[in-house]
Amino acid sequence: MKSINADVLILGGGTAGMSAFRAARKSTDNVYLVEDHKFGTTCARVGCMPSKLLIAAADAAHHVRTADQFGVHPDGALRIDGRQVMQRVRAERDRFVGFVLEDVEAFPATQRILGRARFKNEHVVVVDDHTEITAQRIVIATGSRPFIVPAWQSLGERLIVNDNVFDWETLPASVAVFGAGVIGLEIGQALHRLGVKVSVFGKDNALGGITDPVVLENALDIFGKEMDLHLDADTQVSLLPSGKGVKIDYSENGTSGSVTVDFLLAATGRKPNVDNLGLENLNIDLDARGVPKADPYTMQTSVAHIFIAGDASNQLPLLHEAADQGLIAGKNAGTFPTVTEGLRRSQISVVFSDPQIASIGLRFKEVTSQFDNCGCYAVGEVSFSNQGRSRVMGVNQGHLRIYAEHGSGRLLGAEMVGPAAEHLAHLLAWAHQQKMTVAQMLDMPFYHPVIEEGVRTALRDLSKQLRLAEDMAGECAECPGQ
Ligand SMILES: Cc1cc2nc3c(=O)[nH]c(=O)nc-3n(C[C@H](O)[C@H](O)[C@H](O)COP(=O)(O)OP(=O)(O)OC[C@H]3O[C@@H](n4cnc5c(N)ncnc54)[C@H](O)[C@@H]3O)c2cc1C
Ligand SMILES: NC(=O)c1ccc[n+]([C@@H]2O[C@H](COP(=O)([O-])OP(=O)(O)OC[C@H]3O[C@@H](n4cnc5c(N)ncnc54)[C@H](O)[C@@H]3O)[C@@H](O)[C@H]2O)c1
Repeated sequence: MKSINADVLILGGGTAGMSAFRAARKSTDNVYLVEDHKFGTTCARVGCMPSKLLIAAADAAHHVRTADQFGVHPDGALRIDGRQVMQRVRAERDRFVGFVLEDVEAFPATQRILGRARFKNEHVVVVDDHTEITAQRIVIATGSRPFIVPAWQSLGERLIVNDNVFDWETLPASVAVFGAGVIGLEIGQALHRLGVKVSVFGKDNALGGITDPVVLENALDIFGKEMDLHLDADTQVSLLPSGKGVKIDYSENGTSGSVTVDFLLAATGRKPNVDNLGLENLNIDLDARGVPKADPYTMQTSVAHIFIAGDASNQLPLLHEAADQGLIAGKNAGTFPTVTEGLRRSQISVVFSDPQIASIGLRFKEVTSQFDNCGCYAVGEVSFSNQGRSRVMGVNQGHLRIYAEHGSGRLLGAEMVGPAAEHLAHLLAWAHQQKMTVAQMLDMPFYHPVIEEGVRTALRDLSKQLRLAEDMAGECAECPGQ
């Protein structure tokens, strides 16, 4: 077995690991990066990028289907070529992966090691059975993987996860999506719009991670009209006797039914990759999911020289968070024993469904748990059903709710389902990070006619609820000339 002595060792060569590697190398050249599977990152290979490519194809189909409302009638029947759809998804995905691999190849070859890492003790990590690395400081950046209900394993190759979807040569005829969270909704709706027969099975009427009951009700109505949703059903899953499909028997609200599909897509949450790391060989504090607890500002665990970043940390499993956490963890591993706090930005999350779902700052659930006792928050809202620009474009569905603190008028957070939510969320997240008040936000320019005027309507409503301003000017809040 080869032996290496490292100042800093990074476990996992995804987004967080690469970010940590670069940051640690600012303090020392003696940094090693261990990657188990293959370089290229979850985001580029099987996550953010291929899912958005599939959604882009679905959007194209949707625009053709909904052109009638403008008096535009594409001639002939809509034809979706599944092979061509998947060929573009894979080709563009490979392009994105290629850019990541170019970055990895710029790292010194001798400092990149392929193999599965496992802790032997708090300073020693063994990679497969070929290398033993003794490291002064270690960053865990091993990502996450789909959680699978154990009973579904009997479905064999009929059970799929996101990774499988993006390797398809063509589109299947039918899919049952289990989990109506972010992945289930994004991939489920995209497949549905691409002509795949999709049924979505969820739990507790949850949808897209929404916690605000008003926004949720709106979203349930919108997506329920478009898709076959069973969000609180008891289900029984079995492999067809032919082995060529899956049968789902379900009952909900006193009714029962069954669907037969080609594949069951498990989108029931993700599990941090820390269970096979040999953590039992360390004296490290773990949370209820068995993940090392870490300070969110330093990413330091209870073992002072071990840091954690990205999905493995079980904090905020999002791409930009993985990059930020990797930077903080890598920098601190490099400068240890000097450990400093890094920048944590205002929270933002976007689900790329149509309409999109987004949240910034505190979610409604967090606002109520932190502020309910004092009753010191207010909510302002707007429906997009009559919002000027949204109606112009025929995308006038959805609802935005913004939360702010009584007295200070400070923006606390927002949740929404609606048109251009990815852009509205950025606007609000920037204001949140600047700790702006509702009055300061209302002082900002709003062009006409834009979807952002919906934000202004909600802010005016919020201002009224905060009793900081005159009543809104009737229904004319978005009239030209305002
Ligand atoms: C379908 C899907 C869509 C998504 N879309 C978005 C989106 O639109 N926007 C967004 O912000 N986020 C999105 N995400 C989430 C985002 O992809 C993740 O938050 C991010 O990729 C996590 O990066 P990471 O570095 O923590 O993990 P990864 O990139 O997964 O890196 C972890 C690496 O560690 C390696 N590893 C694991 N165990 C070991 C071990 N024992 N030894 C050595 N190496 C090991 C793995 O092989 C892997 O390469 C999506 C995720 C999925 C699945
Ligand atoms: N646009 C984005 O930013 C984006 C896209 C995809 C993924 N992601 C990241 O990946 C993470 C994981 O996504 P996810 O969708 O797997 O998890 P999730 O936590 O968003 O959703 C899982 C859903 O599965 C449901 N569920 C759990 N067990 C079930 C069962 N037995 N049957 C039916 N439903 C069940 C839950 O109620 C929940 O709604 C997200 O939290 C997000 O951070 C982000």
